[in-house]
Formats: sequence, C-alpha cells, structure tokens
Amino acid sequence: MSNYFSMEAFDYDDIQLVPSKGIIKSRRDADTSIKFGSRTFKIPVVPANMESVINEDLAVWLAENGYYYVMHRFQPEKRFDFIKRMHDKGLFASISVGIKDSEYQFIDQLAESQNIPEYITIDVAHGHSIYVIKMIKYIKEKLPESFLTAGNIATPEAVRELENAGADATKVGVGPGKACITKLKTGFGTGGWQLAALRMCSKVASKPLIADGGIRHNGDIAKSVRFGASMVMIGSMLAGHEESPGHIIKIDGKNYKQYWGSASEVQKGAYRNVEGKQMLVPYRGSIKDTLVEMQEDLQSSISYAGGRDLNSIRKVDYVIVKNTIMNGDY
Ligand SMILES: NC(=O)C1=CN([C@@H]2O[C@H](COP(=O)(O)OP(=O)(O)OC[C@H]3O[C@@H](n4cnc5c(N)ncnc54)[C@H](OP(=O)(O)O)[C@@H]3O)[C@@H](O)[C@H]2O)C=CC1
Ligand SMILES: Nc1nc2c(ncn2[C@@H]2O[C@H](COP(=O)(O)O)[C@@H](O)[C@H]2O)c(=O)[nH]1
Repeated sequence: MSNYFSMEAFDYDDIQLVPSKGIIKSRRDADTSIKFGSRTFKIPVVPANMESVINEDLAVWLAENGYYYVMHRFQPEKRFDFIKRMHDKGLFASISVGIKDSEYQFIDQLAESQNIPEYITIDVAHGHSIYVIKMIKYIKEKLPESFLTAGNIATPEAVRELENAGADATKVGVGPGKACITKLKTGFGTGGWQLAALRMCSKVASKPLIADGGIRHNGDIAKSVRFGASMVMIGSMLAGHEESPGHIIKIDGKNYKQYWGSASEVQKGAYRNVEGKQMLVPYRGSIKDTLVEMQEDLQSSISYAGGRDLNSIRKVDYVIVKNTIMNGDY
C-alpha cells in the first residue's frame, strides 16, 4: 500500500480552517479571482459539466460574466456548432469529450476545420486509464492550443501519469457527488474522504487541480482551495436555479428542480452500468445571486485567512474536528 493511504482520511465536515490576523479594511478588498489556463475568472467555481446543471444559455451567461464553465458532452452532435456560436459572440468555448472511438473523429474534425475550443475537458468516470492517457496525447497532438483538463481521478499516481501524458490540469473526485452511487455499487472512490484525496493529489501536482464533487456549503470552496484546488466543480448546489436545465416541480407548496447524475438511468436511457441517480434539489432563484454569495463568502474566507487573495487561504492552519463542525445544527 502506498504511504499516502496511511495518512488520515477526512472530509469537508471534519475540517475547520484557523483564522489569522486580518489585514484588509473591508471584505470588498479581497480578491477572489483565479487564473485558469490563459484566462482569469471571478471565482474558483465551475458548474458541473452535467446535463442537469449547464446548457448553452447558461454557458453564454457565465462566459459573458467572467465565470469559467465547461459544457457537458451529452449532445455530442451539437458541440461543433456550439464552439462556433461561442466564438461568433466573442466568447471562449469550453467543451467536454469522452474516450470512445467517435471522439477521435470529432477531435480530427475540430483540428481540420481549425474550430478550436479554448478549453477541453476529458470527462470519464475512471480517468486513471490507459484510454484516457491515449486521448490526452491525441488531443495535445491535434489541438495543442486547447487547455486540457483530464479526469476524474483519485490518487497522486493518477495525477502524475495524466500530467506526464500532457494534461494541463486534472480533476479529482471519484464518487463524492450528491447524485453518485458509485461508492455503493462498486465499493470504490473518494466518497467520505474527498478532501484528503485532494490533499494527497496536491502534494504531487505540478499543474492545476479541480476539486470535483461533495461541496455542500460555500465554506467548502475555501477548504478546497486550502487543500490544493485551483477550481472547484459543483453540481447539486448549482442545479436548483432558474437558469438550470431541470424542470421546476412543486411539492407541498415548495419548488424543486430535477438533478440527475451523468451515469444515471435518466441520462443513459438504459439501465446499464448505472452509477448515478435522479433527485430533487430545492429551487434557489437566480444563479447570479448564488454566485455573488459564493464570492462574498470567499472574500470573507480570505479576510479570515489574513490575506488579500486566494493564496492566503492556501497557507492557513487547519484543525481536524471529526464529525463535529455542524454540532448537531443540521
Ligand atoms: N466523478 C465521478 O465520481 C463519476 C462520474 N461519472 C460521470 O458519468 C458519466 C458517464 O460515465 P460512465 O457511463 O460510467 O462512463 P463513460 O461514459 O465515462 O465511459 C467511459 C469509457 O470507459 C469505459 N470504462 C471502462 N471502465 C470503466 C469504468 N470503471 N467506469 C466508466 N467507464 C469505464 C467505458 O466502457 P463501458 O461502458 O463499456 O464499460 C467507456 O467506453 C461521465 O460524465 C462521468 O463523469 C460516473 C461515475 C462516477
Ligand atoms: N458517481 C457519479 N458521479 C457523478 C454522476 N454524475 C455526475 N457525477 C459527479 O458528481 C459531481 C457533482 O457533485 P456534487 O456533489 O456537487 O453534486 C460531478 O461534477 C461529477 O464529477 C453520476 O451519475 N455518478
């Protein structure tokens, strides 16, 4: 067994960050921006590349308003024109791909037509795979200018191998998602120790990491940054908005939206290798307000960290308070 796995396992609810002396007069002075690839974004948050979280309208709004986005890959035939439409609007294009044979033809088509997305994410459940490594090499050969994220992975060994293959960033998180049943169906993953997995991966990463899955509170974003994330991917907490793709459903006078896993029966249209479920999440109004609140809370985190920007969070002490931080206040 690798030494890494003798380290203590912990998750978001088991950790509190320790305040340091503040140096800013107002939280408004805290800078939450993050450079990812060649662009700088307002906050280190990206909505999950899931069909229940993002669609083209939301992608356009996010790109126009200084947020990072990754379009999902579940309408493959629309991706080529999506890139064109984003570029026609003067916006960056960020798409997802899988690893099936047809995806190689799609990469060829992009290269031949010079319809080049600024960002590509390889979105596969088990990213530490020879087939993902093959796809990374292919994309970097054909589309060297695209910033390439590869995932999802769970171990330092996977970070090293995907980075060595040419990935510009890696995405950590196998099984911590709200709509996930991977941990129950396969016995594998980072469910319950996602934050510790991120920490391990960050020890060896030489390129940016995206923490993906398991975010349940805004403070978990700061915790992800503390343990090495450049970007935090969020599904369930961003799926319940006016702009989110799911339908509004009213139950006992309360509004909800549908949230379904990318490996759910709903998404796949068949019960085969299902590792996700469909659920309802509370309706939360406009995503604009949620993103502003995330930014304000992160500004507060920076103030508690005793700094002016996200780097200050990366250096703070932390305490492991196993299962106690909510103190029964659920
Ligand atoms: N982050 C996470 O924890 C997880 C995320 N997901 C999401 O669900 C979506 C669909 O995932 P899924 O249908 O499982 O796979 P993918 O659609 O990602 O398929 C990937 C390819 O890899 C093959 N493969 C081999 N072993 C595995 C494995 N253990 N898990 C997945 N694929 C494997 C598949 O073949 P074959 O189908 O014939 O086996 C397929 O050709 C993706 O968007 C993914 O991100 C799914 C599970 C976990
Ligand atoms: N095991 C599964 N994981 C999935 C599935 N669909 C998406 N995902 C992952 O979850 C995160 C979002 O997590 P959340 O806790 O913020 O809701 C997403 O980015 C994927 O990595 C699935 O069907 N099964």
